[in-house]
Parts: sequence; structure tokens; C-alpha cells
Amino acid sequence: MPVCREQDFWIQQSTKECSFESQYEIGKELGRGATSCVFKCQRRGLPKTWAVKVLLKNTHRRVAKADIGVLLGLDHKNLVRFKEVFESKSRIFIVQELVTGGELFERVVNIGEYSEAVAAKAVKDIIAGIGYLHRCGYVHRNLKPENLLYENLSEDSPLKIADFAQSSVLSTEVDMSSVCGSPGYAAPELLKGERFGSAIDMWAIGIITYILLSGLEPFTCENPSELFKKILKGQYEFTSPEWDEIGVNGKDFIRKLLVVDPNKRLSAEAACRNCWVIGMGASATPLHEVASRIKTFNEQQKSKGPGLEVCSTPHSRAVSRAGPPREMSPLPGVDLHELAAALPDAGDKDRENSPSLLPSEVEIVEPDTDGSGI
Ligand SMILES: Nc1ncnc2c1ncn2[C@@H]1O[C@H](COP(=O)(O)OP(=O)(O)OP(=O)(O)O)[C@@H](O)[C@H]1O
Repeated sequence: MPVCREQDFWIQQSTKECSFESQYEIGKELGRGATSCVFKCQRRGLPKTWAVKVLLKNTHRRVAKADIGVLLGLDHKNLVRFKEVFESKSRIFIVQELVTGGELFERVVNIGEYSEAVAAKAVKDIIAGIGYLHRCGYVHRNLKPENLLYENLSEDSPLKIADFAQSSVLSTEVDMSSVCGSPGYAAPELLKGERFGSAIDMWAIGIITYILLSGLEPFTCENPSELFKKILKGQYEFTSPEWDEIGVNGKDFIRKLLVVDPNKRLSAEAACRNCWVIGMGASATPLHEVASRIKTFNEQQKSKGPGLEVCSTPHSRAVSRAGPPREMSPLPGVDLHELAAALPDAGDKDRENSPSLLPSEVEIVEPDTDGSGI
């Protein structure tokens, strides 16, 4: 277990006594997710700028006080650092490091010489950050390209994973945005509602790597039920001609991640030693067509928007065979009944038993009444 460095400069426990607004001045919007809005902000009277993620609170989403100190103390060059957490009657404010280098896929499409070697370097950074998180006992649960941000605009800027503390800072209810908000990156065990662990992040890295090397998604189908069946069976191909110029090591790495059985999936520890990840067989030959397909993919994703508001039902129920009410589907354009229909028969026992990824002794903090209006 690595030592999580705590510096007074960074770590301030959930500041319950004062409102976010009394401490910070809020600035321009930086982006939006399915369930949140991110703004630039500045501590009153101090020059440094930060980012703040503002989430609406609801019955299932409150700040979990326990462990905030440790979480905010997680310190790795490939993780966006968290500074402090505030809550008002209706909102949660997660103050974090402001990164300015843009999203991974945006950079890929804008650099002239995109190659397997560039992709491998990005994947190496993602695995380093995720490996640290896993060693500290946390699972990200919401890994997707939008959460992969460069620290700055320099060519050698580290790639940072955002959003890592969110799933754990929030309450014990499983947050549907992380389970179902990004169906394209959800591991089979998540879709089945089974017990899950750190392997779900490795599946997401497999999907991200597949897209990075081809500009295509591994699992696609017009019919949602058929799509879920494919994911549950791990049915994908390295299509020709798109994959023709990609070497065997990159494909082999993906094969080891997109494994349906989470116990047989490559761990972060093993992945960081993988030969393709460390640069062997990751060619520096420019991949112009891949970059242009990633551009199209990115544009399509952005045009879809951030998706629907989350359903706050624990996912074990949300994907149960009976299926939830239709209006609760948090999957953009996807009916959870389709997902329920695609599920295999086995697994109901596990589904009832989905764990929280939080440490066991979590205290749920009651909402305060500062009435912050953001
Ligand atoms: N620390 C940060 N610094 C700068 N920009 C950020 C930061 N965090 C997020 N952003 C920007 O805000 C956008 C939305 O971030 P957010 O975390 O809300 O997205 P999301 O993960 O898709 O949301 P959700 O958690 O609701 O699924 C990001 O895609 C990014 O462009």
C-alpha cells in the first residue's frame, strides 16, 4: 500500500462549517457530464485557480464523510488531485486541480504524428494512475475518454485521470451514472449486476485502447439487446482493413483486457509490465486514418451530449431480470429492459449482493442548511 502523502496545502477535510461560496469565487464553465457541471474557481483572496465539480444531491447521493481525508490525499502524477469537498443543502462541490491540456482524444486528433507509440504512452499513463488507485484500495468505475485529461498543453504533459474520488466520496448507494452512464465502457459483470471490483477499470482500459488503435468501438450494434449480448459474451473482432496496420502486441494487449471473466483479465500490475505498454512493438509509424476515425468518433460522442440524468437505484436492482421502470433508464437511448433481456439466466444471487466500493465503515453526512445557491 503506497503512502498517501498528505500536505496541508492540499488537504482540508470536508468543510462543513462554511459554504463553498464563502470560500471560493466561481468562474467560467469548463465542461459538463451526465450528472454534473465543472467550473473554474478561485479561492477568495488567493491567485491560484482550481476546478470545481458541482453535483446535485439526492436521496442516494450524499457526501460520505469517512475516508475523505485519505481520498483527498491520494497523490499520483496521473490522477487529478482533489482538494476539498463542500456540501450545501442541495449540492456537492468537489474542488480539484485545474488541468488545462484538454482531453486525450482531442489531443490525438490534433497532433500531426499519431502512432501506436503515442497511444501506448497514453495507455501507460492511464495504467499507472489506475494501478496506484487499485493499490490504495479504490476502483474508478467511470473510466472513459472524457475523464482522461492532459495536465497542460506541453508535448510531454502527463495524462491525468479525473473523477477518481467521486465514486468513493459519495454515499454507499451505487451511483448509476458510473454503472450505466457510459454503457460503452461497462464491463460484463457490471451489466450483469454481479459483484465487481478493480477488474472493471481494466475492461474500460481495453475499450479505450481498442478505440485508440482503430478509431472504432469493439462492441457495436444497432439493436441494444444484441449489443449487450455481444458485450456479455466478449464478442468483438479486429476488423480488416482498420486493424491491418496494427501490430500483434497491441492486439494481444487488448485480448488480455477484454476478457469476460474478471478473474482472468489482466490486472493493472501486470498491464504496466506488458510489452506493448512499455513500448515494445508499438510502432512510431503515423496512423493518419486512425486519427481521422477517432476524430469522427469524438464528434459523434460530443454531439450525443452528456446523456441523461442518472437513476439513483442501486444497480443490482436496475439491471435485474424484472427490469426497472422505463423512465428510470440512465442509458442514453437505451432501454434497461433490453439489457435485462440480454442477461444470461445465472447470477441472480450475486446481483442481489452488489457491494459498495466504499470502505465498509462509511458515515453518511446529513445535509447542512447553508442554502448555497450554485
Ligand atoms: N479538473 C478539471 N480541470 C479542467 N477541466 C475539467 C476538470 N474536470 C473536468 N473537466 C472538464 O469538464 C468536463 C466534464 O467533466 P465531468 O467530470 O463532469 O464529466 P463526466 O465524467 O462525463 O461526468 P459524470 O461524472 O457526470 O459522468 C470534462 O470532460 C472536462 O472537459
